[in-house]
Amino acid sequence: MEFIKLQPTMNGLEGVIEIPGDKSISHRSVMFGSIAQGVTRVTNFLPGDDCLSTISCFRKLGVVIEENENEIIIYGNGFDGLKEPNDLLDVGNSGTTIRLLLGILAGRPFFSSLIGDHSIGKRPMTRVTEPLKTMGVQIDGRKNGEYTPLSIRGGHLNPIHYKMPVASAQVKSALILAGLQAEGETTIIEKAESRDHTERMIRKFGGEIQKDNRTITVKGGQKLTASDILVPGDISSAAFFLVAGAIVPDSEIVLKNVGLNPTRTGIIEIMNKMGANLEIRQNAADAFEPAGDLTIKTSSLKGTVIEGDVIPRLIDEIPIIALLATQAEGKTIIKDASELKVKETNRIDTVVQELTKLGASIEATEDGMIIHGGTELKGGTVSSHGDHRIGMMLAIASLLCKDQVELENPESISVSYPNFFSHLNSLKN
Ligand SMILES: O=C(O)C1=C[C@@H](OP(=O)(O)O)[C@@H](O)[C@H](O)C1
Ligand SMILES: C=C(OP(=O)(O)O)C(=O)O
Repeated sequence: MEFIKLQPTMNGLEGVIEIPGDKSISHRSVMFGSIAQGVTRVTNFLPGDDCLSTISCFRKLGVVIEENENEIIIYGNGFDGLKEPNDLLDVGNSGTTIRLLLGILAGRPFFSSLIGDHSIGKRPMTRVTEPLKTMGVQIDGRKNGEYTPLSIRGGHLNPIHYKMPVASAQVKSALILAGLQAEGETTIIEKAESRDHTERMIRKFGGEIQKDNRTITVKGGQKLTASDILVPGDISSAAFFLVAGAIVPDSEIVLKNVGLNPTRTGIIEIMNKMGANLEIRQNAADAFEPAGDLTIKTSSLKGTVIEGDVIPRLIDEIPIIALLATQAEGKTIIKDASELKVKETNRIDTVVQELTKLGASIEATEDGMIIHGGTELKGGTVSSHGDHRIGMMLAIASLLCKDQVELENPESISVSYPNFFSHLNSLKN
């Protein structure tokens, strides 16, 4: 097993980081480029393992995709340009790839088989496959279609009117992508507002989608046209350095070009509520996806309660927010976050288990966790459990630990942030 030895930092963190491309938008740029007509050029694409899995699946579906140093070029031929794959579609570790891909394949009149890694094999799929079956698709898989391997034979789709039982951008997006191919108008009612990158991208590719509060309506039979995409930096990646800058004494970090889509900025709201010394300079607000520069300085933080509608807007940031809370004064309570149990790992269990090893005072609850702040962290051996966000959270924790931290399975970090350690090291004085 691979591991890495991490030393505590002796000094504050200082420097400027250009945050790598947003993972959610990178996936969608390949998918939309593939189902649109024409040539789509994507700049600042995230070359993380998950997005590379998306490229590999669309190549197997017959799409020509060029990867250059600064640009991905996709030669789309519309939905009808997708061809039956000769081989298994392997989504690797990526929940976004498999769930959105199912929505696209639902309307394609051919057979596909989808597989992924060990973690994907434990993530629930009926949240997508059940509503797709209602639209008329044949899908099957292990345990009655709940888990991979999955098989799908798409074809004619009826529209649906669907009230979502979970707040999930992946489920919403899969149904929108199927709805684009259905005969008639599909309506989806969200449980809570989740990231809206799919909706923005439909408009960017010349399509139409209506949103009224939490009700989304999309007409079937739409044709999309290629569009160039500039991917902003990923706020979920920036989150690790926002927290590092706030908790390591004598720090000042500038994070450039961070995506500031309001459906993703829950972490900024919560850090502000906790008293973070954070400054935001937003770029042109009318952009397809808003972005800006963030400056974070060492902060004096207070515990808080994180619950309700903000949860989907910071769901992937909860592991690093848990670390932040260990350094705040007082108690932080995270509720309404049971979705954490079905991510790359059960993130309630892995966060609590690994931070406890480092000396944090943290308890798991049914739908979140309770963190008692103001704890000193010690060193020790911890594991990412193969979950990129747990690995990066533990690497940031090591900066404050009294002794060395040995991190097992750090390689999983390349799923969303391949140059994480070089960025981290560049901040050390
Ligand atoms: O649509 C997306 O790009 C994502 C949606 C979220 O998942 P859910 O839809 O399961 O909440 C998030 O956790 C994931 O990292 C990316
Ligand atoms: C949950 C995540 O991604 P996915 O669902 O795409 O695997 C994540 O990146 O934290």
